[in-house]
Amino acid sequence: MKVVLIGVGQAGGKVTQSLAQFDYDMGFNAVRGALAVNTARADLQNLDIDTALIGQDRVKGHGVGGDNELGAQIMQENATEVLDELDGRITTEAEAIVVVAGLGGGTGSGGAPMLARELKRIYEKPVYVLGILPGRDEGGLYQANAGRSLKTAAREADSLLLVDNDAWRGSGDSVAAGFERVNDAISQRVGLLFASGEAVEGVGESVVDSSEIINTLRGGGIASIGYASAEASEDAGENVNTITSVTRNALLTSMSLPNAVKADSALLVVAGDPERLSRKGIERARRWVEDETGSMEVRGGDFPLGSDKVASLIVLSGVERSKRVNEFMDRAKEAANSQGATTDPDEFTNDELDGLF
Ligand SMILES: Nc1nc2c(ncn2[C@@H]2O[C@H](COP(=O)(O)OP(=O)(O)OP(=O)(O)O)[C@@H](O)[C@H]2O)c(=O)[nH]1
Repeated sequence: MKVVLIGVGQAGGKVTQSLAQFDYDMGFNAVRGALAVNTARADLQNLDIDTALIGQDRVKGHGVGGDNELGAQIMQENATEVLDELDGRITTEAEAIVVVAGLGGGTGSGGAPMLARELKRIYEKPVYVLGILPGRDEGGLYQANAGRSLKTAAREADSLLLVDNDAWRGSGDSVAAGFERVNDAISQRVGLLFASGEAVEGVGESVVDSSEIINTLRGGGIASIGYASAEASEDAGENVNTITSVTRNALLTSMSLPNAVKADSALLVVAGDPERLSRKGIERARRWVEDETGSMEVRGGDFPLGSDKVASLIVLSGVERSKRVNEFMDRAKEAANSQGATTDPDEFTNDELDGLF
């Protein structure tokens, strides 16, 4: 699937760069454009991709310091400038636009949903938000910001692909090493997803194309992604169980939103050397995903990759009613209340979240 990426804020810019780099290093060529937008000049200076500094009249290039309402206002005031910047980049060949942001800060948290709304007004293509949830040990401001941003992003975007910052962090990681590990994991998973929609040949007829990604996400709401791999035998027939077990690992231990397994729809992509991929294994794994997710709409396919390993990539769509999301919204509400924020008491209720979809 050919995509154009727009990173908003610091995390958004870093993850966008990391995704563009992964796509380039792997020779996938699914990323057709990448732009980082920020209110902080210093955060843009460290990036190799194209950049746009906004809101200089308001914050003089210093960022919004976690004020996500200001982040949203600045994006609104500068929407025309950002859209002009994107004009030559979002060509007819692009099949989707992906806005990337950390939901806990200010610029990305407020700006990304606003930008998604503007993009949807103009382009007849799916607009997705790839949003990063703050880890549990991050402060109350981050949790409260992310709670609000999550709801707005889920409403404005065609789908909100959520990554929990705790999902893949190692227990002994420093903050910087933790971010790097999470950014690498996002790039690998999401990068492979975009690339899988680009494949031209696979095992039999089952190759994934971009319409299957788009259709899986069509129901809207919140989505998550997971991935696992294992060494495979040269004999495809011996890999039936391996494919099922990597699929189990992907769904049960490696999703970007842990412990949210029930879904409205799902996509399973099994990647590997076509000689090592077993049709029977892929179909059996697909049926297992159907049982686990409780979804009757599980698409499956393969993606040829020059590797001795087989890998399963899983996308779940419609996970917003999961316990995991409910727990996060409770945390966000508590954080907003303890800050004495003038929030509507119902702002973070699950009912309201439910009502969005
Ligand atoms: N995964 C990941 N998360 C990050 C990274 N950098 C920051 N975050 C998370 O993103 C949130 C903060 O968002 P930032 O992107 O730093 O903030 P911003 O959008 O630039 O907004 P301001 O700094 O307030 O102007 C926090 O929850 C961080 O944990 C990163 O490189 N990777």
